[in-house]
Amino acid sequence: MSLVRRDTAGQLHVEEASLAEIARQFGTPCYVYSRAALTAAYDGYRAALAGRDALICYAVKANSNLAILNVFARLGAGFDIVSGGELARVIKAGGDPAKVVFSGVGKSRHEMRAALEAGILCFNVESASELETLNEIAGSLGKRAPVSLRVNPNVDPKTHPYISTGLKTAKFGIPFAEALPLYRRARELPHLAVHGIDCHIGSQLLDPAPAAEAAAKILGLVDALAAEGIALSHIDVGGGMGIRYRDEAAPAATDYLAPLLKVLTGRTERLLFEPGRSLVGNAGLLLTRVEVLKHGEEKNFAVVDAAMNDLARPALYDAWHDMVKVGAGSTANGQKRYEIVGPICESGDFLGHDRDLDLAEGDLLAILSAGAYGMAMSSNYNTRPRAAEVLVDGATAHLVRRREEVAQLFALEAVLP
Ligand SMILES: Cc1ncc(COP(=O)(O)O)c(C=O)c1O
Ligand SMILES: N[C@@H](CCCC[NH3+])C(=O)O
Repeated sequence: MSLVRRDTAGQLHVEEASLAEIARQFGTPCYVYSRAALTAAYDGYRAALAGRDALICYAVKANSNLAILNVFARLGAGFDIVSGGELARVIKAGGDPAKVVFSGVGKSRHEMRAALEAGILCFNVESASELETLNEIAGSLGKRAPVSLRVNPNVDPKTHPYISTGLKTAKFGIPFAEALPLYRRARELPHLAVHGIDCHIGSQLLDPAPAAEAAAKILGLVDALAAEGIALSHIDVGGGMGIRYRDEAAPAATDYLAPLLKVLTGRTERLLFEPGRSLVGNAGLLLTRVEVLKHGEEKNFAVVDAAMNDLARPALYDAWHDMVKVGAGSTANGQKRYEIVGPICESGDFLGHDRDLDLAEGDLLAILSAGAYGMAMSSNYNTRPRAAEVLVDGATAHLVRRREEVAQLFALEAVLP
């Protein structure tokens, strides 16, 4: 299902809301999300997991806007967090702390305390050192911390190296060979309760085989633990399912999860999932306006009002995002091949290379598949206020984050006396 649709007058819409009208009302650049698309993505997982004891813990890092978290909370989702800040967001958005798992290689003592006090479902512990610290902090609070070990299965996820996490060269998780002794240690520690096991091998995975392979390795450990009397109640297989940005054969949740669920056939443990991108990526776009068209000696440039500070993925991973004109009809310029760039003073500030578009200054462009790791990775580089965010629900466009104002960007700063 495509996020955008053209009406009979040729104008682009998200659900029943016109993107031109959203730009007029809220300005650009502006992230636009669809509640129906968020719900459909979540329902895809629900359908794939029907009949199983499973909890879908949305990975907050993909898009942490309160309104998005609230949509998932209302659908009954749990959450995968990686910081105290994300925990605060989940609680503020009406999420249930008892459905929160806490991942991350460098949890601070302060964050551990906050999560224990909130009563989260489980800590995904990523090192021996973290295990000891968590035991100590739980003891100081008179609590027992629920733990899983995040095990690194050393499986190649076949994705971009920057977003591969399950190889033995990665900083994530506990080396496979060290997991068993560390579980024995966890059992001895008085302020820990061993609940589960966790692995997450990477992001934007299109082939389901590596996730199934990782799950199979993890199950071997679960059985070895059971033989020693350490019975786990849940298995967390992480997130990572990829989406279509350009022409990738992105699987539906049922197809992606089928090999994994086959490996898990007959298991009685509860299953946890941590999807991020696949729940929000294709439920959002970045709306931007063409400011300037200029023609260099070799290339045509369309300078738009969004930049790498708004959407870092092209600059960071050379990622491709489709771009569609919001308005209808052709211009006097005709179709040309453009570099779509932002106003930032970096040659790496591009949003797309070699795009064949018929553009005029003032035109609106929709940059697609921008719901995940878009606004969440935005910055204020070049003292650029961050974009507004709008969540469409039917015909209504709700402003769910106001555009930042310049004065807010230096409000925390001070000059020397
Ligand atoms: C521990 C953990 N869980 C879940 C996710 C979500 O991944 P994705 O957005 O690829 O589903 C990530 C990010 O890769 C992660 O690091
Ligand atoms: N930021 C990455 C995904 C990172 C996943 C984090 N665990 C992206 O935009 O593709």
